[in-house]
Amino acid sequence: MEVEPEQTFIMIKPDGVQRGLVAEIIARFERKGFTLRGLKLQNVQQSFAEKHYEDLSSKPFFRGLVQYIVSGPVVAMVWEGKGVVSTGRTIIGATNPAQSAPGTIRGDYAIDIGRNVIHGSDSVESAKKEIHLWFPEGIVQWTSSLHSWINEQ
Ligand SMILES: Nc1ncnc2c1ncn2[C@@H]1O[C@H](COP(=O)(O)OP(=O)(O)OP(=O)(O)O)[C@@H](O)[C@H]1O
Repeated sequence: MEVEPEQTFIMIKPDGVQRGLVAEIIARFERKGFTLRGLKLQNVQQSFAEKHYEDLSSKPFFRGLVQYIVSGPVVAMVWEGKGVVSTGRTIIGATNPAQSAPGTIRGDYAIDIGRNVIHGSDSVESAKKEIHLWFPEGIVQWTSSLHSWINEQ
């Protein structure tokens, strides 16, 4: 039986877009060898931001987080590849940029937890939920011709 390829939902938050980090962030995922399956720039409605972050609704920073996410356009993406959820989180770095290692996106480009540039799904299950929420129209079906140069099988 063929195993479904793993996918993750990555969002460049409004500060990442405003600061011109879109190309840099995409490049890091591309060069690692992951495959881009969905990409769009969009403004987010308050109710949609609340839905995306519903698990955090009881947190004291929830209001501020929602305001931050609706404050400008975000880039929503789906990336695919072996272990992409966990490796994606490693590429992104720890939630608080003060603790993110240099070489990670947050370690290199952020200082404040409330302006940490990027979101990545924290499990395969939440990735499925987030991809369904952000890409109800579906994602792009294609196979990269580099696949066998990056993956042993
Ligand atoms: N103490 C805090 N103060 C302000 N904002 C916070 C705080 N903790 C978390 N956040 C914001 O909420 C987001 C979601 O928090 P969560 O704990 O799910 O971290 P995460 O999974 O690393 O982040 P993300 O879901 O954005 O990838 C964080 O990325 C950050 O933008």
